[in-house]
Amino acid sequence: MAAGMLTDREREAIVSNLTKDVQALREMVRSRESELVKLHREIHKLKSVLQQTTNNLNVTRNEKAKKKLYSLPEQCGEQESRNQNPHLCSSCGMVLPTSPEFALEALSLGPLSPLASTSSASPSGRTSADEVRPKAMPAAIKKQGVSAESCVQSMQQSYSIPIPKYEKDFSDKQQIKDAIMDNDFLKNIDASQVRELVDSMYSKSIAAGEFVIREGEVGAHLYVSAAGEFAVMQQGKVLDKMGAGKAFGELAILYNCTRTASIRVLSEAARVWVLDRRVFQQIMMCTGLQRIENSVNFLRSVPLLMNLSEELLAKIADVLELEFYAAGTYIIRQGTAGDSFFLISQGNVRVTQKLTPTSPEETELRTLSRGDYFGEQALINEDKRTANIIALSPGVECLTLDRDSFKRLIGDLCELKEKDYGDESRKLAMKQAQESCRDEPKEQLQQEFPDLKLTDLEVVSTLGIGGFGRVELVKAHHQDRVDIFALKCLKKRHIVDTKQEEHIFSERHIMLSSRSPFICRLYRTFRDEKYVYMLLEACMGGEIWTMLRDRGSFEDNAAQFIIGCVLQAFEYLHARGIIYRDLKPENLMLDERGYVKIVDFGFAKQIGTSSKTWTFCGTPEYVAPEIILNKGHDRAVDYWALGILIHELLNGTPPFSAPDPMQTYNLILKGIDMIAFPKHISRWAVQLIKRLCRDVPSERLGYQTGGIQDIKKHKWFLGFDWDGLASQLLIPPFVRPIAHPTDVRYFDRFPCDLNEPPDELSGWDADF
Ligand SMILES: Nc1ncnc2c1ncn2[C@@H]1O[C@H](COP(=O)(O)OP(=O)(O)OP(=O)(O)O)[C@@H](O)[C@H]1O
Ligand SMILES: Nc1nc2c(ncn2[C@@H]2O[C@@H]3COP(=O)(O)O[C@H]3[C@H]2O)c(=O)[nH]1
Ligand SMILES: Nc1nc2c(ncn2[C@@H]2O[C@@H]3COP(=O)(O)O[C@H]3[C@H]2O)c(=O)[nH]1
Repeated sequence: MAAGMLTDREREAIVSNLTKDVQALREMVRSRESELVKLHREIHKLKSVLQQTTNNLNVTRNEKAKKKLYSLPEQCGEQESRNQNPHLCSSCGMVLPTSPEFALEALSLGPLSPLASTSSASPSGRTSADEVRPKAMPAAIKKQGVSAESCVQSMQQSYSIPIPKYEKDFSDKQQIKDAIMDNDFLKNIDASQVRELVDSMYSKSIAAGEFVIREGEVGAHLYVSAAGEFAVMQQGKVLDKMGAGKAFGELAILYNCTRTASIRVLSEAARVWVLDRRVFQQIMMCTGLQRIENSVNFLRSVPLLMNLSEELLAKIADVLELEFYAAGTYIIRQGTAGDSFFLISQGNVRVTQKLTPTSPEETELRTLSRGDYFGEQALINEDKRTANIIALSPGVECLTLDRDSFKRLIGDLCELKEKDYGDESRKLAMKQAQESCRDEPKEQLQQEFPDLKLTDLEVVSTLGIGGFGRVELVKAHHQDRVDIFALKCLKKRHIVDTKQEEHIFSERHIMLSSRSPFICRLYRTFRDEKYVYMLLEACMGGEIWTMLRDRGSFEDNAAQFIIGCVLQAFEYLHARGIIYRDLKPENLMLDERGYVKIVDFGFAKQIGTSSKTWTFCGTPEYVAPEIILNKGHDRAVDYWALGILIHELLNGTPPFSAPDPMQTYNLILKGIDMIAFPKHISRWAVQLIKRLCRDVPSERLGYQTGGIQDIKKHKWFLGFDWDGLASQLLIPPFVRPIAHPTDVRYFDRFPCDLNEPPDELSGWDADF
């Protein structure tokens, strides 16, 4: 090849790199676009508010002019003052700006915010101002009509209103909290005030077609959509649609304007969370101080903090964040990084720990409850989390401190620094128990064709080339007959150089002892000075990899058949405590009927059903995150790889793929949720891939109590004939007819290997 010219492989790598870059840029543009949409929406909302304020002022001016024309001498009465400036407080005379910026600022200051919005409660005692029809009274005038109470009255009344609380489960609380935090105009509200808002919202069902809010009316409630679909409308035009988990109706409440848009229910069974405007105001006003007092009271009841000064407790109370966790949530996962310290304010958590990296199960350590704390170890020792913390039913509420606040305010407490949970002695006991366990005796392996000699084999052609040598199609002349086999020839020198002796023995052991129609048979092995040999069943239909290369991708039904065969093989292996660890299209062969068999057990390992292994192995695109992170792994890595394989079969490429393995690993660690699936991959396939490629092994489909059946029952396999597959009566999607037993039409052509490997005589293969 001429110097400077690119090889096909280099060109492919460049194209693949450029495609990746384009994809990343598209992703960036998409995210910028969605940011822009968000900002436009914010501007639009603020414009709606400003528009109303302007209308308001115009009406005020007109009324003033009218008054001058029609007789009344000018009086500086309370009502008029308010009309001139709706934000002039009648008793203190303080002028309150109406700009949204002020309202936001006021919001963050807490007690000031209600002053910015003169109350809308009607003197007639009508509670739901949202029900007023806009046509009866034009918006601007109506607004003045309900501004009848002074801000001081409003404050006094608010203080006297009891703040109602409504029972909710943790997921409801989380929904409301998330909705508030997701709303650009509410998200700056203090965490403890959010908590009060959450507690004070009540549920209300609304029929399809009804208006929750009508444009132009006075707002009396703040809402969060709990279920159903809603349309945002302005002047009869639909601006947007929203589902559950959105806060709305905040503008009229925050900025003292009438409703800037209508909200209409589109679906059946819609439900909203409702908060009375006056309760909202009161929470904003009163809870600022009250919450600090409550928090300080709670902190004082925490044994760890009871001796701290009031001043320090107040400082801690000021920075605490409130978090809710549903039952079963891992609030902390052992081995991960962490930046928070937790105080339990409600509920209980379970503490569990893996005592040694090899211990298969989590050991139960203790239960913590209200007033207990956790999460200090990783902060004090600047290390990873040392245990798991799991929320117990019905859920847990915690007050959290970030790393900086923790260090600054309580990190020096002796109790924390000297805390000894007895981890070391627990670990030692576990280690001793493990050491006393003996390895199970290895089962005796039966080799077939005992009389066959290496010299009886005649090479017909090369079927494939692997990392350690070649796989040849051979004729075996013995006992007056000729049999056809595939002979895998592995260079001993290469095995020793790459320290793969153990893997080769493991491959031999597992294949010799496996009997499954979905696993390529190994009949017997040979050895000489240069090679070790494996006499294999010949799979004459060729590799799935070659088919995929030639077709680009498979249809769902073909992919389901291939994955079905792999699952049968995995079911067989996993039941015997064997993990496969090298799933990829290159290792899937078709027999002449079109059935799929797994070949290449170089990375397979017998680990038992509840053990783990730590050796890093696999093909970069297919390795699971726990292998990359060296956390110890088990059969769950095969379910991960299954998800990757489904993607590769349906799309032609695996989801995580980069020219350099390190880049591939980085992509894998970012997770499957970062992957944009091509449109042609069906919804159920995407869902199955995502359920298999969960970062946390225990969350993967196949690894849960339902086992592999859970995968077989997934909707992607709907209608698949599992019994037909198991009995091999199912007609495969591929027809692979061969003319004669040595017909190699489904294999690529390989040149002869002229390089004789050197002898390797160290004797590691004596038992091969
Ligand atoms: N039983 C078989 N029948 C037909 N062809 C086979 C058989 N086993 C392997 N091959 C072919 O030989 C190729 C290499 O085989 P295999 O993957 O087992 O070798 P390896 O040296 O372990 O490779 P790797 O480097 O992928 O680990 C396969 O991809 C396939 O094309
Ligand atoms: N003005 C406006 N309101 C919107 C939009 N999208 C959602 N809304 C909500 O519709 C609500 C109507 O009542 P509010 O004016 O109180 O608060 C408004 C917002 O919460 C939008 O694009 N413009
Ligand atoms: N290591 C350990 N942590 C425990 C135990 N009981 C409770 N924990 C808490 O579990 C937390 C897990 O996260 P951290 O390691 O940060 O801090 C740990 C402790 O706060 C225990 O027995 N051992």
